[in-house]
Amino acid sequence: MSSPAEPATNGNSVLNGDSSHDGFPGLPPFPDDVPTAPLLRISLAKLLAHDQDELNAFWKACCELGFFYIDLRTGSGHDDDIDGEALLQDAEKLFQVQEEFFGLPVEEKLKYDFKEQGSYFGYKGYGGGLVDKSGTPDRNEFYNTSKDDILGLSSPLPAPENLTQYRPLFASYMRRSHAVVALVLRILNARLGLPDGELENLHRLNAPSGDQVRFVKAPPQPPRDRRTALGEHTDFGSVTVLFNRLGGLQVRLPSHIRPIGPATSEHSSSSNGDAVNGSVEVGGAAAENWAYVRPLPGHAIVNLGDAMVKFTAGVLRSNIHRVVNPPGGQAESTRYSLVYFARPEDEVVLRALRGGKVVEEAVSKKLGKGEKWEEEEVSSKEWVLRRALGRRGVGSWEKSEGTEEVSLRKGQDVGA
Ligand SMILES: O=C(O)CCC(=O)C(=O)O
Ligand SMILES: [Fe+2]
Repeated sequence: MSSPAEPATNGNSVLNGDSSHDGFPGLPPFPDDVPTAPLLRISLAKLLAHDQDELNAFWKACCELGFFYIDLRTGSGHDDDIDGEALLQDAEKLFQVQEEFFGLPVEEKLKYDFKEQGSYFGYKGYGGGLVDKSGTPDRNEFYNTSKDDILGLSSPLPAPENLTQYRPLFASYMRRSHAVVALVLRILNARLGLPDGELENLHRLNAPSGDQVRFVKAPPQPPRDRRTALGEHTDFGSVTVLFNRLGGLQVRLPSHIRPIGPATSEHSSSSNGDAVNGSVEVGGAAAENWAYVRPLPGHAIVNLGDAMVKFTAGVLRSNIHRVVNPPGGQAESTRYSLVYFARPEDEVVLRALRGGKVVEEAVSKKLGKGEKWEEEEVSSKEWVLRRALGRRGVGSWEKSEGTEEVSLRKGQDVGA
């Protein structure tokens, strides 16, 4: 049976003696005195073996928090693309590739910013995104690589030589990440009682979609001026597979889930600096229930995005998260992360999938007597474009909002 990485009842003890608690070689350790999110650790190998307890834990994680760890150290499947170890190795190499890429001069990197052409692929410079509706600039740079470009489904975008030489590595990493996503979708499909293959068929690897790999770099911030590096958001697509090595990722826990470790408010003023509590956070970290996600070697962090909320009329959760300066002794280090965003195929309309009992029940629970279920007819392509470019100052902030209200369970009982 899976266990929370750090269950509230016994602190970090589950991980004591587990090598994944030791941190990443060459990087300062994640501190033990900050509030962390009780993400479940799900074993890829056990999911592949149809372990019932594991499947139950997985389902619970997807409904309650929409975030979990997946232990990739032992899982490989009959399908050759599901290979946890190989995915970890590809990820390791791409961490080196991204350091090389971000090492290029800014003027060179800016040649690959395609925002003006209406594309979110390519480069976004430091401060080129917004963290809130008042227009506060972000404190990270990122680079998005399109799956369709790498797999030859669309014409290649211009890219620097120190990335184009790694196209085969990108392709391998994309296939392997996508295979993990497909497994997630298959299990969810069965739990939702949807017709066989429905979710997977909306996410075919070889169909055009907004799937992408993202590199993110956030340099250490000055001790007296630490702010949000990447603004709070829910992911736009279906399933995200994330690798990071330094802390800084925080999830906003639903109010009935308590963080593990010391009180959030104490921590956030000492470790993140007042600025995080000042201009960016109204009400403070404690009131908003922010908790760090402790990076674990050998694991990826998996989270669900808005499309899964829409497909399931809110049964599955796309949780709000953000990135702040790394905590404690990690604060002076440069933070990198590597992300695979899986999104529904471009033409898929994001609406409740009504062919299964679970979603049908959720729909009828939401409707008053005689009311009809109505939702915006928006395609995946439009949705992702609007969400992604809105956070870069194109179009209105409000229009670029996703399912945050659902994520906060506004107007519902907690735990719903
Ligand atoms: O860097 C991280 O840990 C998370 C990045 C993220 O949430 C995103 O790029 O959507
Ligand atoms: Fe995200």
